[in-house]
Amino acid sequence: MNEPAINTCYEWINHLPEAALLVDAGRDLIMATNSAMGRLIGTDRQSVIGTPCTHLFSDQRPNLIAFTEETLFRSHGWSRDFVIKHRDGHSLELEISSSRVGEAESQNVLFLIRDRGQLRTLRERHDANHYHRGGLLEWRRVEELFKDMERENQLILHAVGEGIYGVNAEGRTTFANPAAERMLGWRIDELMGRVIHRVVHHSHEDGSLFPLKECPIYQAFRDASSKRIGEDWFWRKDGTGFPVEYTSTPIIDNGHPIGAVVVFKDISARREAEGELQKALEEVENLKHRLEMENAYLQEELRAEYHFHELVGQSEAIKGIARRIGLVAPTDANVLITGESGTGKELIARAIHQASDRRDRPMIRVNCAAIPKDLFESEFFGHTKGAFTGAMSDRTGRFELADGGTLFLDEVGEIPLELQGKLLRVLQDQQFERVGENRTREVNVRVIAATNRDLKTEVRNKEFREDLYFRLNVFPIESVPLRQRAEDIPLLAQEFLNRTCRKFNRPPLQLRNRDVEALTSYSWPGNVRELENLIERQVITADQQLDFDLLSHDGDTTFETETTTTPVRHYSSDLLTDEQLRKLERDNLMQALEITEGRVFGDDGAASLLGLKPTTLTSRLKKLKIDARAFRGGDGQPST
Ligand SMILES: Nc1ncnc2c1ncn2[C@@H]1O[C@H](COP(=O)(O)OP(=O)(O)OP(=O)(O)O)[C@@H](O)[C@H]1O
Repeated sequence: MNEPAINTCYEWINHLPEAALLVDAGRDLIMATNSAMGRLIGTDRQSVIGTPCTHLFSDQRPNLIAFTEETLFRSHGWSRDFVIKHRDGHSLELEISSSRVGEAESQNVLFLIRDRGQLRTLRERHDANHYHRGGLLEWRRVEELFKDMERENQLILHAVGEGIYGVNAEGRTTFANPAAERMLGWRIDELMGRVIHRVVHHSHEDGSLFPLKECPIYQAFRDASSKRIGEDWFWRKDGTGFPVEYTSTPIIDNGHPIGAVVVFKDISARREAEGELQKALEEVENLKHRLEMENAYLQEELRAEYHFHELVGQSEAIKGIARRIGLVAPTDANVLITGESGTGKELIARAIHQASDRRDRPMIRVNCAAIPKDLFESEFFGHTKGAFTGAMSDRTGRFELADGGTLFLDEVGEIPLELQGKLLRVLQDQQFERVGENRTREVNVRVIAATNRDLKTEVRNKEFREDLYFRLNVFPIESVPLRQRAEDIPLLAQEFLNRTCRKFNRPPLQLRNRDVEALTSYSWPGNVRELENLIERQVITADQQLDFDLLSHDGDTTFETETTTTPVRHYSSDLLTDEQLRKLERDNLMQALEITEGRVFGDDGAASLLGLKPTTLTSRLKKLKIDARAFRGGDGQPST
């Protein structure tokens, strides 16, 4: 055999990546091998070439022969049964792949030999590398996830309008969002690590200290429960404060609270709106109260059966008064109406109010002669509950009631001197205080005063304040007594006649010439009121005819008027008081019921007898508390 020829021919074997042996199985001869094989068994390859193959596998010769024959037969083979000795003596377990090389008759076999121990190590390293690389990727993915979450959290923290900050278990700030920074005026880095309670929550709204241990934010993580506070106070860096609502939520880790997150909101706008609402509600309450008072007042007026009527008269005196009313009405000037009782002073005041821009608000009348001295102030300005004994509730005074309207001070000369100063102040400044209250209230009231007293003389006698007199007397109007305008008497008398007939459902009555004569020749000390009363009484008592003869035949007192020298008789002995008048009406109705034995309706009923509508009679009986049934059955006695 030619050794070098073998080597040169099989040089390719040296380039194989694994240990290899080219064996001539027929001759049991190693024809070629490579350096990898040399490294595997710890020798150089040249020393192996040309040696019998069975020497290398000396302990496994039969196996080798069987394996080689199998390879030659099947052209390839694979086995993990072989063991080979390293030069240093240790055994190497092998994995061998084999293949026949050359023509079909060739006995050459190529063995590719691997160290199974090394293969294991390689595989483990490979697996480790694989897991390691996989683990790294997983870790990167988790990291990205956290980064995304963090980014989202940051976006949320930046986007929300509410202030948000976190505190650790020591109460030190761990984070804060820009809204918190904006609201508190502190930069985030200034807040970080500081006990935030001492920075923004140290005092209550009134400035009193807010101890840390009482702070609900810290309580939230002390007792591990959320706290929601509807109203509290936070302080800014510049020392100003603002109202807040907030929620403090504990952060729990492994069952232990480790801090809290606080979400807060500036509620200044809400508080302002609530304040406005409160004010509006109070205003509504005041208006309601005022309306109730006005209503009560108007009801009172209605009960007093007062109805506003036009000023009747054609005399120069009345025309002059009407002109002055027209002049002063559109202004806000105070008016003082003077004149005898019953001449129509209140009627003039109402006419001014009706002709003024204030007509849509009420004219409030105060009869100063009817107010007890002690109650003047309360009556004018109102009082608060408990201001004095008997002040059971708040009360609106007449000035407040007349706000926007007119206040008519009848009998103004009766106001006690002590109160005149206070009245002057309201007239000057339109300001006053309720009794028992410090708050100053403002009103817009036009005052019309009336008196039948000679205020000028009273000013001279120091019984009436001069400054108040001038303040009231800005625009004087004098109400002329009836005796000085006798030409108005027929007009007035006919007007009252019509009114009374309507009131008592009587057929209309006309004045005759002799009635007019009788009326105009009388002096009317009680003025228009006296005339009004006389006509009313006549309508009630007269059967079909009026009778004013008594005016010329009756009475023994005469007096001279300022304008006429004609002696006139006084009518005082025949005058009826209001009460007498009512009794008269009551007796009259009861008499009608007696005659008709309690029948109200029908042709033979009391209504027909009296010339009244049955419904009118019924309501009148009700008003006078007369029970018609009591007149039935013959006893004739009323139940009331
Ligand atoms: N010119 C008039 N035309 C129609 N009615 C009149 C006139 N003057 C007075 N009266 C009527 O006479 C009555 C008394 O008038 P009024 O109460 O205004 O008088 P007064 O001067 O205010 O009385 P007092 O000083 O007693 O308060 C009222 O019923 C009123 O309607």
